[in-house]
Order: sequence, then C-alpha cells, then structure tokens
Amino acid sequence: MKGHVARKRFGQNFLVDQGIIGAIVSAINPARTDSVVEIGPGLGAITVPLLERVDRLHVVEIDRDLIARLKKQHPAERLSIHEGDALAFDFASIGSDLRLVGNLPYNISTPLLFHLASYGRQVRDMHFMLQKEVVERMVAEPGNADYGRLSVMLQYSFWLEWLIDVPPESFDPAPKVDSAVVRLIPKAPELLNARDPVRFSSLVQAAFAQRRKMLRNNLKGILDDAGFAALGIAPTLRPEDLEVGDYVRIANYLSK
Ligand SMILES: C[S@@+](CC[C@H](N)C(=O)[O-])C[C@H]1O[C@@H](n2cnc3c(N)ncnc32)[C@H](O)[C@@H]1O
Repeated sequence: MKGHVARKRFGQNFLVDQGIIGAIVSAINPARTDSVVEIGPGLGAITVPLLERVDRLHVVEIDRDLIARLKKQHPAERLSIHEGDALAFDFASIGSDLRLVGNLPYNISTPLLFHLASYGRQVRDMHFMLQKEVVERMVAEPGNADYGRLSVMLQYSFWLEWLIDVPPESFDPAPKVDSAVVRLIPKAPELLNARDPVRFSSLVQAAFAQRRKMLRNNLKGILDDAGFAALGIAPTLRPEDLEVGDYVRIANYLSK
C-alpha cells in the first residue's frame, strides 16, 4: 500500500478497484468549478481522478501521515486540506452548493450521517460509500426490520438513491462486509415541514429508544393518550410502524 500501514482506528480500507472508482466519479460527474469536498481522501483513490475533473478540491482528513503525503503530492492551490475530525467539522465554512463525497470510515458512518443531515442547506448532493447494511437502514421503509431512526431522519431531509454494490475485494485491506454507494440529495426547504427540527429529531430518537416497545412506552412523558387520540395514532403501535410524515405530525402537534 505504497508505504502506509492501514489504521483500523480510522476505518481505513482503501479503494483499489479502478472500475468502482471510475463509476463513483462518473456518478458525481463534477463540473470544473463545482465545490467538491471529499471526506477521508486517504491515499487518494478518489481524490486523484476528482482533481482531474475540478479546478479545486477540498478534503477533510484526520490522519496526519496521510495529510503529509497529500501535501507533498498536490499543490495547495488545487487541493485544500482541512485537517481534523469530519464529525466536528463545520462544512458550512467551505461555502454552499457543496458536493460531498467519501468512502467513509465505517466506524463513524452513522454519527457522521447524522452530523451531515444538518447541512442540507449548504449541500447540493452527497455520494458516499458505506457498509451495505447501513445503506439498507437508510433506505428502509416502515414495517421493515431495518427501518429506524437513521431511515426517518435521512428520508425526512434527503432523496436517497442506492447506486452501486461494492464487494470486499474492491478494497485493500478488504473489509469483512459488503459495501454500497448511495446518493443523497437534500429536499427543497418547502418539503421540510417539521416546525421545530430539534424537537422532531429528539422525538424520533425517543420513539426508537427501544424499538420492540410500543410507542406509548417510548413516548411516555412526551405524548399522552389524548395526544395519540388527537393525532389518530394508536399508542400500541411500534416505532417502525409509523411513516416519516407521522413523526412530523407528532412533532408539530408537540410544538403547537
Ligand atoms: C475507508 S478510508 C477511504 C480512503 C480513500 N478515500 C479511499 O477510498 O481509498 C477512510 C478515510 O477516512 C479517514 N478518516 C477516518 N476517520 C476520520 C474522521 N473522523 N474525520 C476525517 N477523516 C477520517 C481515514 O484516515 C481514511 O483516509
């Protein structure tokens, strides 16, 4: 691996499959002036072909050794390196109409998706490589065992599209699980009808706190029987039975 030992704690599985790399770059299809931001450039598998397509690329990387390599290989006018943790990074500081891309470190993919869900206004689209199991949770529909907090929060904010299945052999080192590339496009603000997004988010978190329990239990102290009745939602349902729109209705009822 060109002298770099992959660090497990940073979720390093480097893409080596040129076919998949080409398919990701084609899916993004960047114009020269697009504001593309790559999370976790690593050894540059996606970075290098992206740099051929855009005038300037931003990357957010946590591993100092990899940052040193990238600095040596690419002039700062072409590659802006933001050193640090993507989980704490303020993407709005780069600008707006951002196009985010990344073969994301699997160990932080879920919290990172929740973090990124708050940047809908600054982002044009996102293309991410994730564990297939995470993509299944993202796109799951009500009633499905994979449907949960991640599905509700991401489907509320984004249009999601499953693009490419990726086998373990496409990486070095190979992960133990299958992967998939997914596209997220922020929904227009007029479609985001939760009056209080913070309340919506905490409601969804509470509802799924114990997914096998009834909503009445999970929402104890938040929504009483009169509230359930006013909304026409049976308190005996389980969290996975409600649609995204039902959670919006409950949150808006609570924000009245
Ligand atoms: C799965 S590797 C992908 C590397 C490269 N993009 C590729 O496709 O070969 C994940 C990358 O994210 C970086 N990374 C891990 N945790 C991070 C974090 N919290 N913030 C920013 N980058 C992180 C790793 O150092 C690594 O470069």
